[in-house]
Amino acid sequence: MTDEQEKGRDGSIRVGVLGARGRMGAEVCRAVDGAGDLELVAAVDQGDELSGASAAEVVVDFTTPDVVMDNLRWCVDRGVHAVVGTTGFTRQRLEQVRGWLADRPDVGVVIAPNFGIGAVLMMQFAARAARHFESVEIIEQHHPRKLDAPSGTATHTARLVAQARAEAGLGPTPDATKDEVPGARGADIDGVRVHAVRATGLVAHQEVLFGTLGETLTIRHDSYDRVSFMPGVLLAVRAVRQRPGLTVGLDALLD
Ligand SMILES: NC(=O)c1ccc[n+]([C@@H]2O[C@H](COP(=O)([O-])OP(=O)(O)OC[C@H]3O[C@@H](n4cnc5c(N)ncnc54)[C@H](O)[C@@H]3O)[C@@H](O)[C@H]2O)c1
Ligand SMILES: O=C(O)C1=N[C@H](C(=O)O)CCC1
Repeated sequence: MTDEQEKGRDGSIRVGVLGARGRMGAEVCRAVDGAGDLELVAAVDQGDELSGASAAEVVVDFTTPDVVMDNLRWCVDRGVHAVVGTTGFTRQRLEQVRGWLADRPDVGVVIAPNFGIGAVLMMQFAARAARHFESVEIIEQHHPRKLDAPSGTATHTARLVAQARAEAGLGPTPDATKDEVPGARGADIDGVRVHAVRATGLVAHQEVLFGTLGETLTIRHDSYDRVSFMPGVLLAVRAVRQRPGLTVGLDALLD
């Protein structure tokens, strides 16, 4: 590593991007390039050696659920902070990451199911509304090249809503369905029904539909362009070095 790589140009944060040729990775490379306090030192994609990101202080991962855990392990072992947008983080995976970080208390990892500021607020509003409504269902809509269903955002929202319902002592949502074509009632995430729509023209959209006697409340968020995720990604890149351990979601960073 040269002296300039070691320090970063003008004291800027050295950033590496994994999944750099993907839809999100390419957008992150542009956003990092355009930020005066950040320097893009590595753009790694499938087939490239991960060691290409060795010069980075912070790695941003937008790859796929099947490779993200190996990438993250590589970062933590080398003391590289990580900002992760890739989906597929089950509770078990999050526990595994916490375990790795216990051995590297100097390293920070931020994993966010959605970096859109509006999406973060949509999830907060949904969690707040949850205890007031006996019914709730989530409808997420995405572009058809998305590999996972339901989305990470919908799964995270369902968990937050389920937790708020449990804390309020609410039971199961009312549903008299007896005959069902498999899948017609969506996926069951912690007792919350989640419906996944895929259509050309969409980017990333979600509605949380609440119902109680004589009224419904719909909380909706739309990302029309992947630039919508960039302020959140850059916020996490700038914060992660000062946040050792695992941070899930952007909420703590926004506050
Ligand atoms: N958290 C958020 O705000 C947010 C927003 C959008 C997308 N996502 C998630 O980010 C992920 C990527 O989404 P996308 O639309 O950019 O997908 P994409 O398919 O366009 O990009 C993924 C990229 O990762 C690359 N890749 C695969 N294996 C790799 C490896 N071992 N090392 C390095 N690169 C590798 C692929 O070649 C591809 O270029 C998905 O899980 C998606 O759900 C999250
Ligand atoms: O385009 C995607 O893929 C997205 N994935 C995330 C999810 O699964 O929630 C965030 C929104 C866009």
